[in-house]
Amino acid sequence: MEEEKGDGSRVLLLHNAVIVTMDNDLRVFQNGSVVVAGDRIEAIGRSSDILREFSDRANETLDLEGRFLLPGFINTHVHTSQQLARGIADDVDLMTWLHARIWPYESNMTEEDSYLSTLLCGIELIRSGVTCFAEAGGQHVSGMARAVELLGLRACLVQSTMDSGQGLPTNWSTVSIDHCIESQIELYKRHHNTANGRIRVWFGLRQIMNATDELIAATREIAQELKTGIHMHVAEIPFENELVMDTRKVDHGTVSYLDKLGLLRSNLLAAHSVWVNDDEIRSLANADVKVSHCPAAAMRMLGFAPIKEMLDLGVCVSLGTDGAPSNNRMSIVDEMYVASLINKGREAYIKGSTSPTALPAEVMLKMVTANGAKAVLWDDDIGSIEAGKKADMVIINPFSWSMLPLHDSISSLVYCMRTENIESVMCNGQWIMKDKKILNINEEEVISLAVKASSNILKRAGISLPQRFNLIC
Ligand SMILES: Nc1nc2[nH]cnc2c(=O)[nH]1
Repeated sequence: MEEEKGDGSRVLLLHNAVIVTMDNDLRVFQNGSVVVAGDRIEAIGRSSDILREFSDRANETLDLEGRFLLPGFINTHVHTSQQLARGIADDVDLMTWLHARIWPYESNMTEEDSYLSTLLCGIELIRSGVTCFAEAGGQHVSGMARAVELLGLRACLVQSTMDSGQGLPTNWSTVSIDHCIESQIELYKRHHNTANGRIRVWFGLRQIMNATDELIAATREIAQELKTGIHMHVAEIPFENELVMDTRKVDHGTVSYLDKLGLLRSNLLAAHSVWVNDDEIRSLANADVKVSHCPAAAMRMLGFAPIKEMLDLGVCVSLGTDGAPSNNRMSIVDEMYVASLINKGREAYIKGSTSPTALPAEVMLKMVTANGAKAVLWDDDIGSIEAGKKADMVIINPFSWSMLPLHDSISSLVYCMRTENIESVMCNGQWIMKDKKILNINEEEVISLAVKASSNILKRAGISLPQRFNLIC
């Protein structure tokens, strides 16, 4: 292998791969090659053509021996700060989950805790083929940013803001509108477009139950001015809609009210959106709001989201894992499988018949690639394997008991693939996992530090979990 010529001019030729491009024409190259120059894809095509044209220029040529090459997966709803809280709030309802466990936990985290939590979360994201994620909101964006930069991932980071409502911890970092907006502008100035352009800073609204109209309006304006996105939990439980109807006097719930406030715009990433009616789905579609569907977390605490209806009416739906205490797996690979099964089952139940055709495998793959890229407002650069796009990709080894035989590649990627089949991951032209080794951190060290930090936070927050069984010793 030749030495690298330096970042901008390094040319890597990956050949003999099954390339599922996820471009607009859904092209697949059965024996294809990709040329990576610096941080971008320079060319893609048949292996024989690419080898002929680029072999002389390549610093490195890698034979993928029939493995799959796909765009890096995009996880559009992740709470990196909750990774250390996995298991502290299982089998409880959302309000108890938030008020008695998760907010006390989050509000007792330091920036260093958030850094460790994001590193630990990043390991799980990368191992499931994720190259880009949308943070759903914690308190210490600087800790997250430090970890994202080190891991080599791409991310849209947000601070979680709340200025009113029930359950707000006394030590929450942002409680007045001015403070919410000012601290986010400060974070935007410090971190937006850092890490070689891999980090973007968005604005966060935790949920309508903890946001005044003034905070929502101010967030809408500043995000518009800075041309960035807004991430918010939307229409999660019936109680949320009821509260909005009671206190804010609208016919239905959160989505109707956000429409009134002018928040429904193409830069809004609306997580969950479970309890929405047809009119509200139309409003989401008309405003080009992006929805992050998190099926496992929804099954645990929220309910069935009308995803088929959203897709039929033209909403851009992507996939998210949510956080470790609400899923509890952070594998987007598992999430594709779960989403597919849940939505087929829901459709069958509604129709009173079977519905195997609902949300087929190709739709699932689109959700974690092209739709994910639109959701994070980065589709000019990521979401498909095309010349000119950033080199964010995942290499999948299908030659295992879990995926063979490969009669239908696209369905195998959704229904058979396991996290263990993800072999290598590249973000921005750099390998961040190669042959299953995470490259930029010491995984064991991170796990050990993170576990220690997690019990200290639990103590500081004064959270003790009820015993489920009769503990003898
Ligand atoms: N699932 C989930 N729902 C929320 N609603 C407000 N915050 C959260 C959160 O952290 N997770």
